[in-house]
Amino acid sequence: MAGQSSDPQPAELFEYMLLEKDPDHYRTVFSGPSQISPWIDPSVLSLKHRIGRGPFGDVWIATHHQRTEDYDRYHEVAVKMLHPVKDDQLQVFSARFDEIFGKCQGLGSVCFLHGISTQNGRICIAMKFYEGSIGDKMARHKGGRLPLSDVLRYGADLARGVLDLHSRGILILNLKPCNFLLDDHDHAVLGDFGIPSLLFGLSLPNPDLIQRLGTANYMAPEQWQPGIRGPISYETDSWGFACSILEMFSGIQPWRGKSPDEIYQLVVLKKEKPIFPYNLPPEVKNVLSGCFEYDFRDRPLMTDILHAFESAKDVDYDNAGWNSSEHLMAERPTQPSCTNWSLFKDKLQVGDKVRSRKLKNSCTPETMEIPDGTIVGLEKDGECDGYILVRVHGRHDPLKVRSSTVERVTYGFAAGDWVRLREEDKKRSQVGILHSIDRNGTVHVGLIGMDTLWKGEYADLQMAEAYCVGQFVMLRTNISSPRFEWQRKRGGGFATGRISQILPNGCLVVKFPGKFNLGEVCSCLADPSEVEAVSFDKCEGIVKKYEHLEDFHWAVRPLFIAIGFFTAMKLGIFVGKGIARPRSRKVASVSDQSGDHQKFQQQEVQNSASAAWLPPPVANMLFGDGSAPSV
Ligand SMILES: Nc1ncnc2c1ncn2[C@@H]1O[C@H](COP(=O)(O)OP(=O)(O)OP(=O)(O)O)[C@@H](O)[C@H]1O
Repeated sequence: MAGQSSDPQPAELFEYMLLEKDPDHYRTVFSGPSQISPWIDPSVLSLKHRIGRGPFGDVWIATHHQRTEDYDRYHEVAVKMLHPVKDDQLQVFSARFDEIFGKCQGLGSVCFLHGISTQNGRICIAMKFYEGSIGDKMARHKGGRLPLSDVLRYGADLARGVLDLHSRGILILNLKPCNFLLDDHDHAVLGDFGIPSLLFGLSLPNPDLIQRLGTANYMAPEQWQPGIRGPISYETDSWGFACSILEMFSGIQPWRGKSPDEIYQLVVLKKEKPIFPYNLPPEVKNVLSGCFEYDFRDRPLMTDILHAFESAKDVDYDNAGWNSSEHLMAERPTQPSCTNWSLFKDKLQVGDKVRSRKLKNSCTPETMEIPDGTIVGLEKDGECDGYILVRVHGRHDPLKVRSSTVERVTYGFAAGDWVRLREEDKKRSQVGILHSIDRNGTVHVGLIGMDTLWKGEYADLQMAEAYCVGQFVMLRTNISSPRFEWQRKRGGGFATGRISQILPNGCLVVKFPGKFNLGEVCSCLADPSEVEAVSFDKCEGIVKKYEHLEDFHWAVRPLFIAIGFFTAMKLGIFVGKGIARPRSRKVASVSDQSGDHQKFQQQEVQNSASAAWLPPPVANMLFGDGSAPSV
């Protein structure tokens, strides 16, 4: 359709109320400071017809009229028309778009961006028009599945595209087959360049639009509430990528037929993973199963994914019987994944200070073989878990250990340490988890209240108290209104809970084994800077110790009540017998002399003696008002 002329699209074609805005207003906003201005005059863009509608807006086919001294031509373009954004948010949006536009220039595996414009008050992103997407191609195939060779080839193309964007600091967050476009050479190209993060946090005038940082079916656990269960990071895209590859291979969309709320329950709260076809090539299966680790630090990076696809794509699996999608079986990836990717992310160098690796989120005390050492040799360069030589103080010969068994310590910090920021900021927690420290001292920290990793210098940090799974915690006494709602005891005071999970930003998932709600153990989230550890030894006094015991399990209280009642009953019987014995013996001696009538009287006396320790109503119930039981 290139080369066609067309009149501006009449407003009646839109199915919704249009905001009438002066295009000059947008022009001023968008022709910002970037060198190549992305701004396209609305008069040269003419919408033809809509080809799709997604959670972030609609896609239209349009024509772009370009006129210079040398030529005058029309291009067919695809236009992503976003949901309306409030006027006061346009500056923020424009700054974000400018940055992305600049960074996307010249990337072969990312959809070509023409620029930005407006039509009828809505922001329009003009892109190169591609003939179709992988989603469209899947729809044409039997069962919606693509041949394995195609999946591997497209997978490698896409991983390259994602890596290109990641290397420029852009997270895509919306990887899915409909957003993978196909060029004239049947190469896959990324059709989204991070639109969710362009819009995230901006208030939209339409209150019905729920703002998510992606498309529910493809969203990683941390993507749902990045400030609380985050942060989002490059490995967030590994999850979406793996979902898309599984869908291409199996023809089944992850969590098909489930509502976003149901998906949230499954992925975020129940930690479920999408169905996983197991007849994938081993290296691809290995890397993809790692992509579904709950904690994004344990997922592979896009370089690892690209490596796996590159090495698998040239094998002729279609003829080797791998492509048996007719007999496709499914499984959920087993835990833990084949490889713990977090162990290999930091590439060690000679001269690095290292120590034995600490177990993540564990309270078990460890014996450190290497409390403090220096790498003096790397046995095999490039190997995933090669041997290294570590010089340890006090030992003559260097130790030869696997690189995965140690962690780098720079300026006294190692990835995984609990750290406290020296500067206070109400919006974020002051305590979090160190994700990385560069050799120059730049640090990245996961903190509650931050959607992405906090970046700073090691001098901004100090070591903080570490928390671990299984530890008991309670709110610090000086915290009256905690960041997250905390469970209360019967008396109204704050209860003590047990850490059941630690999220990558240090957010604690705390369970209250002593408290139940609708048959489920009560739980809440906690800011690590607001809690302190509680232990049996630290509880002062018998009452506090008992209260702490109650926190272990809901059954402790009924058990104690039952034991108390039983002990009291035994004691009562014992005391009762002690009191009754001399009297009954006396009566018995009389009975021996006076026959049956006196035997009855003796029985009555014994009953009264036994019942003396019972409260009057219970005694009456058992024995009546002074008379013998009827049976
Ligand atoms: N540049 C393009 N060229 C050709 N077709 C495109 C282009 N961009 C998107 N499309 C197609 O338009 C359709 C709708 O795209 P859209 O991006 O609105 O939907 P979505 O991917 O489901 O949602 P979203 O991206 O908002 O999450 C898809 O089938 C997609 O393949």
